[in-house]
This record gives sequence, C-alpha cells and structure tokens, in this order.
Amino acid sequence: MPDNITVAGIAVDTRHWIGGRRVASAGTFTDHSPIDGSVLGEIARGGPAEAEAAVAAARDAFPDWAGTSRSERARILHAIADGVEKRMEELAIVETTDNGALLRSHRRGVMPRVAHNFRFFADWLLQLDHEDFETRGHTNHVSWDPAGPCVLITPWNAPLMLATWKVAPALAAGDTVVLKPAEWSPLTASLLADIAAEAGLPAGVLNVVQGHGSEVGDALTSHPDVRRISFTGSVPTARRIAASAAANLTPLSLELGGKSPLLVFADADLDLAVDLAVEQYDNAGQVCLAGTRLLVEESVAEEFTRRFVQRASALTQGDPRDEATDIGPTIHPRQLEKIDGFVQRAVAAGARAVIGGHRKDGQYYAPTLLTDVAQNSEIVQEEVFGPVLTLQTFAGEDEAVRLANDTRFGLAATVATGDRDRAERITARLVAGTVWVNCFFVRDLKAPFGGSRQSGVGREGGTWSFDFYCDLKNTVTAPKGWNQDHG
Ligand SMILES: NC(=O)c1ccc[n+]([C@@H]2O[C@H](COP(=O)([O-])OP(=O)(O)OC[C@H]3O[C@@H](n4cnc5c(N)ncnc54)[C@H](O)[C@@H]3O)[C@@H](O)[C@H]2O)c1
Ligand SMILES: O=C/C=C/C=C(\O)C(=O)O
Repeated sequence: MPDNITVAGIAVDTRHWIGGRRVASAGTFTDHSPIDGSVLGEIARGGPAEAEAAVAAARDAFPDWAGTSRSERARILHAIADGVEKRMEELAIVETTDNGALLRSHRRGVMPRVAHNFRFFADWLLQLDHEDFETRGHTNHVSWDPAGPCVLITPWNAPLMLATWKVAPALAAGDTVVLKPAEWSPLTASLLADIAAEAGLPAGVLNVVQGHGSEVGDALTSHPDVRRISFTGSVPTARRIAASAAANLTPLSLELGGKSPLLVFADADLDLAVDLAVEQYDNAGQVCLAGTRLLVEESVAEEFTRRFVQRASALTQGDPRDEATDIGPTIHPRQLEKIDGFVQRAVAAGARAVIGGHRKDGQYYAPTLLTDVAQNSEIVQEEVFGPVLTLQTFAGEDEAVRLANDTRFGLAATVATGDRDRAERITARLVAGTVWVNCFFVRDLKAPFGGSRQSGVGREGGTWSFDFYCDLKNTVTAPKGWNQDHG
C-alpha cells in the first residue's frame, strides 16, 4: 500500500500516527469521495494491535505532557492553530473532497473554527481558576489535574471541526490523546497529525488511529489505561461504547443525535423564520443540531409553506467545490439508501412530499419537505441525517411545547417569535441542550454544549470541557501546623 495519496494535488499520509511515527497496517480500507464516488485511496485499517500501540504511546507520553507548564501547552496549541491557518485552503479542499460538505463553508466557517478550537482552549486554560474559599479558617483550593490518555471518537459530518473540539481541550488539560476519526472521512485527521508535529507537540501526545469502529473501537474503549472517552456519533454506537467503558468505569462524554424542533409562532418575522428553516438543509441535512421538525402555528402555516417552497426551490444542488452550490451530496451510498428508506416509508404511511422526496443522480438527495406526518411516526421520531424536513402545525403554546418535547432526543431547539415574553416562557419549557431564539448555530465555545435525554451524556465547552478532561482536586489547608520558620 502506498504511504501517501494525493487529493487535489495535496499529499495525505494514509497511515496511522502513533508515538510520533507513521505506522502501516497489514489491511486497508478504501476511501471514496462523495462528490462523484471516485476512489481517493487505501487507508490503513487499524485493529486491536494498533489500538494497543496508540494507547501505550499516549500513556508513555502522559507524564511529561502533564508536567508541561500551562503556558507552554497553550503556546503549542496556538502554534497548531497557526499551522491550521497556514494550511487552511488545503484542509478545506481535502475535507470537501473526502466528506462532500461545501468548500465555501470549509473556507469561511469550518476551518477558521478548527483554528479557533485550539486558540480558545489555549486561552481558557490560562485563565482557568476557581476562587479559594474558607471552611472554619481552612482554605479550599480547587485545581484541574491532567487525567491521562483520552480516546476521542468522531463522526464524518464535520470531521476536523468535531475532532478538534475534543482534541484541543484534552491537550490543553494536559491529557494525551488517541483520536479515531470516522472511516468515511479519515483524511484531515492525518493532516492534523502533521500540523501538530510541526507545531512542536511532543511524540505520543496526539495519536491518530484509522479504521472501522467495529474493528478498532472496542480495543480503545475497553482499555484499562484510558482515563476519558469522548464520543460524537449515533445513539446505537454510544450504547456499545458505554457498555465497553463500563468494565473500567471510564468516564464518558457523549454527544449524540437529535430530532430538534424549529418552532415558528404567528408573531415571528416570517422571512427570518423561513431563512432559519431553509438553513436546516445545510451540509445536506447531515448536522446533529439540525431543526428538522418544523412546527408552525396554524394561522401562518400556509403562508410559511408558500415562502419556504419558494426559497427552497431556489437552492442550487451540486458539486460542493462550486461556490454557487448550496447543497452537496450525502456522504455515502449507504447514507443515501437510509435517507431514501425513511422518506419512502413516510410516504407509504401517508406523508406528502411538498418538495423533493427522491434521489438525484449520484449520491445526491433532493431537499425534501414532508407534511401530513403523524407525531408518533418514524419520520417524526427518528433522526434521518439527510436533507429531509417535516412540517406540522400547532395551535397555541401548550401544543407547540408538547410536540417539540415529544421525542427521545433533546439536543437543540430553535424558536422564531417576535414576542420576548413568549420566547422566555417557551425556552423554559423546552428539553434541549441548546435553544436558539430567532437565530441558529450561533456558537460560543464558552457555552455548555451537549444533549439531554438520548442526545447525550454530559456537557463540553469552556470550563465544562476542563471539568470533563481533568481530575478535579480540592486541597484543604489548615491554618495551623506550619513550621514557624517557614511562616
Ligand atoms: N451531538 C453532536 O455534537 C453530534 C455532532 C455530529 C454528529 N452527531 C451524530 O453522529 C451521527 C452520525 O455520525 P456517524 O454515522 O459517523 O456515527 P457512528 O456512531 O456510526 O460513528 C461515529 C464514530 O464511531 C465509530 N464507531 C463505530 N462503532 C464503534 C464501536 N463499536 N466502538 C467505537 N467506535 C465506534 C465510527 O468509526 C466513527 O468514528 C448522527 O447520529 C449525528 O447526530 C452528533
Ligand atoms: O453536526 C453537529 C455539529 C456539532 C457542532 C459542534 O459540536 C460544535 O459547534 O461544537
């Protein structure tokens, strides 16, 4: 197997990155581009042996990295961000070729966010502090100690953004990392390994193991030397990981799927509400936070639908490298099958496709809006992870909240209303990790991020990330007992 492939003229190493060295595997898996199904290359296919080697490398590198000063760790994280910025265009092109998301989004939003992930957690580390407090004259001092090797497992829909959202705080915390990117989008994680090494991150502090979750996952998540597991992905995989982690009671952070509602009240700015609804087709709907259930107040439903169809029909679908494209392909033929299966079963059950409802050439799925859907139907209850929205109507706040909360998920919700008091009443009653009012996907990394119910376990972001990736320690010091000479 060749050690490198070339993607749009950019060399990407296809091997693992373990202990500061490139490591091949006997087996490989084939990586395809969703843009046209073409073969990008053969990628090292890790198994238990590579998992073991990567955890050993992370364990060996841990004492030195944990003992590195906060300011030095922050300096290296900023140097990684510099490297990301220097290679921004290459990262954007490789990511688009590998996962099919829009090049313009990678250039303008996603890759800058990747750099920001490193800068933000570097800076947050430097001011991470807790005010000491007293208990009967004793001082309590809280500290965040590095915890050890972390296993980070990430999905394909925003590969480098979601990987670095975990890698950056883990490294800032003084932990070492084994990153397992998704097998449908393995390439930018390999480039990150290069960038981190160039930035001076010591060998073994960041390791990247490629391969199928089913082949390499268990060996990583059941390993007794692993101190934290952070996973972003689907609920079924999360269950397996949690079961595997249970053997060692390894602490877990799980960021999972969603079926988020977008509530449109009659008093909303209807053009804004339509913009927010159309935005849910971003990344061909392959966004965990997507508000895929449009819940619209009866009195404006007809007008909302008219304007929505007008706006959605103007979207351009096609090659994600083209600046004019609004919606690219789905990630994989299997994902396309899955999406179409959901839609065809919904239609068979009585749903009406107002727009879309069918595949297009290649791996593209037409942006779809389904009405006449029952609250307890599969299409309303299950995550499709494709450009498929449902529309239901409600009469009044109680029904809006009842429908919004009536799934097993609780990742996010969006509320469109012109009434501030109503916004407060509604948001207080919604079950969701993030609620956006008259906006969508505005993210501050200081904020807690995660899901309620089956959308996740725990929260990351700002200090919450450090709370997860560190062993918190409280040191209680008595006022007495000091040697007089040393005060
Ligand atoms: N909440 C969030 O922040 C967020 C963000 C993005 C995506 N997601 C969710 O991710 C899902 C889509 O991603 P996906 O299809 O890649 O999810 P997935 O669960 O199939 O895979 C995610 C990762 O887990 C790995 N994996 C699979 N089996 C494993 C096992 N037994 N042990 C260890 N690792 C294993 C995969 O190789 C991949 O790297 C959707 O449900 C989406 O909502 C959530
Ligand atoms: O598809 C899911 C997107 C998740 C976004 C984040 O995890 C984030 O913005 O940190």
